[in-house]
Amino acid sequence: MSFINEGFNDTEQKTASHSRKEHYIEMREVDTLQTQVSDDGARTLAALSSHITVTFHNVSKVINVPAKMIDSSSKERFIERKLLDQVSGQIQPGQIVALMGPSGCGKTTLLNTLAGRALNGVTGNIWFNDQSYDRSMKRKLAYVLQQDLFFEQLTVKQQLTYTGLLRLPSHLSKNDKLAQVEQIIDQLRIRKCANTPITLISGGEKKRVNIGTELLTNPSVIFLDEPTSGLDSTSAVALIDVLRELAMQGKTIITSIHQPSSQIFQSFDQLILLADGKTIFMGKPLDALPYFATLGHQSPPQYNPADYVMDLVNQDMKIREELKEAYLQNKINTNDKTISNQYSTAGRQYLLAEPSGNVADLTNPDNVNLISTKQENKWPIGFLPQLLILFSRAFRLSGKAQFTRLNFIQALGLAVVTGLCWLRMDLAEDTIPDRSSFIFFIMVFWPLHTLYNSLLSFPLERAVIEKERASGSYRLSSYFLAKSLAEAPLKLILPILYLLIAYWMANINNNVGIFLAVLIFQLLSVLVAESLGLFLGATLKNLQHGMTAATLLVMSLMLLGGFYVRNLPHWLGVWGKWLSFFKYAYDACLQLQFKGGHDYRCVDGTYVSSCRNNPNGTFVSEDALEYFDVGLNIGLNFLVLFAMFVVFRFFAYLSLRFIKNNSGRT
Ligand SMILES: Nc1ncnc2c1ncn2[C@@H]1O[C@H](COP(=O)(O)OP(=O)(O)OP(=O)(O)O)[C@@H](O)[C@H]1O
Repeated sequence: MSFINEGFNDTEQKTASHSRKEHYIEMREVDTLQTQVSDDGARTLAALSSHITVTFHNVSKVINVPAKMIDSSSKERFIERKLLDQVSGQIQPGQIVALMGPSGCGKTTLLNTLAGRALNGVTGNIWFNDQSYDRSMKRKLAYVLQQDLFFEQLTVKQQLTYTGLLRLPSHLSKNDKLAQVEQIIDQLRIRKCANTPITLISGGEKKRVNIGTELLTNPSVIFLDEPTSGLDSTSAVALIDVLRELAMQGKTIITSIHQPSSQIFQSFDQLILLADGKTIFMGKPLDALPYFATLGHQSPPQYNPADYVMDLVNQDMKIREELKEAYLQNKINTNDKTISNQYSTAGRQYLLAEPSGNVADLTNPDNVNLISTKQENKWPIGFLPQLLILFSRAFRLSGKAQFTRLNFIQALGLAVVTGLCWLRMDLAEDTIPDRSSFIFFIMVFWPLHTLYNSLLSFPLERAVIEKERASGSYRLSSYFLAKSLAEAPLKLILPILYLLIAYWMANINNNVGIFLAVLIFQLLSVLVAESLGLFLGATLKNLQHGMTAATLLVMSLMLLGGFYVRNLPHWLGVWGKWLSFFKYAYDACLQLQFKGGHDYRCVDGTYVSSCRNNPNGTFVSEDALEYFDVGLNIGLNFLVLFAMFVVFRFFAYLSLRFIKNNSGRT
């Protein structure tokens, strides 16, 4: 099933790129998403979005760090750490503001705070135009994370299309959403690599895809965390050009940046320099050097101003303290007419005024009421559409991962080897142990294989899922259900192929109904093992821990199942065997194998008592079961396995929901 129209034709592409000449057909009161229509009828989202001024005043953030993490001998439980200290500023629509400062000075923390993320311990005020942050604004604010987190097997276009289908609201048609994707591809100049898997594109292109993913919803404010890190200077300049175009559309852009070239540095409209969570400069980038010169720090000629500024703030603690103090003395408060002058204030002329409250220009006609007056849906689209789109994506990704040539070689190769080892067993008493070990092998190999594979599933995907969910894309339940539905059938195809070959080569039971029943048990135990793997993977964030726990668990379950030790200590065996999911599938298949009242040839009575005095006689296949300690009947074994599948799956969901992946960062 595919929700992506891969063959978006030329006409449609041209329509997307010509959209700017077109006229509005719709204007929504509270939604920044407006559509426009071209002469030939295709619609795209309007390039214009509402204009938002971001004002922040005296923003501080304090966290409690476990004391032992800082000082192992500490008697305290927590130590308070101030990550931001009274930071103020204002960013107008159309501006690109750069946040700079040494590593750990609080750039990401400030971006997170302004974007309404991780607000615990935050004090001060943040306004979007004249309103405080509210969840309903989420879709008007875009946050481009430092890491480019995607499913990298998808092509650029697939990535943007899935995001567009999930995040654009349901009042837009599928064609509108696809047209918006085309528009973003052109706008970010990634047409050249649109059909290339993300894993193969360059760092600069990846960054633009990352930005494009966030731009699909036509946000008004864009936060970017170090978008140029890892890019060469040409790619960095190209990226800033893209940001400039977005700013020219009236978007408000704030970006942290490490060491910009002098060209990029000068292109920013405003620079906010932080040191240890405090502002030490806020003004035009070109005014930074004259400002620091008034404090006695003269830049050498021909020096990249950004490098000089960074060298300065990276110097010893004393200089940073001096710069912080100087800013406090110099800063101009727009409402504060009484200016203190205990410190040299010669640099004041180079600073921009800090806002003293909400001073956004509300006469700007583009400023919209951001908080919806009507009850806006929490999710852009409903549960079922989310499920279908996420199913399509999971199916595509899982198919690529499962159906590799190597996996086929492994399954088919192993099936033939298994078949050869147990080739055409006679219907005879002395084949009873081999028949039981065949069942044991097939009920252990595939579940183990699946368990270890599914252990990796969430750790690999989790960061992407958390990023997508942080921007309100979809419910966790739709993701989980879609993944379960899409992956399970794919995970079952190779075991089916395997059993088709091995079962008939080994001559287990020539009744097709019995074959199908054995197959069902094999598949069910694969699903149980998958659920267990997902549960461990979702619960234990560290992969190494997950592997260790899985090995400990499966080996214990195999031992407790009584496969290796027939006489387990009573206190252990009496409850232990009920925990082993291998045991249920094994017991059921053993019973199935000997079903049908086939005549078996006696040998010496080692396994079947009725053969003891009758070595040349026969016995009915069901009599072979007396040699085994078979617990429950076939139906009950099925029910217990099914219950295990449901319970482990449910626990996996709970772990995913309640155990967070982040390492406690702000
Ligand atoms: N949960 C946390 N527990 C302890 N310290 C934290 C936590 N979150 C952030 N910090 C600390 O807060 C400070 C600011 O972190 P932040 O990530 O904002 O810095 P940054 O300026 O973005 O750094 P970089 O440029 O290296 O990305 C750092 O010293 C960091 O170690």
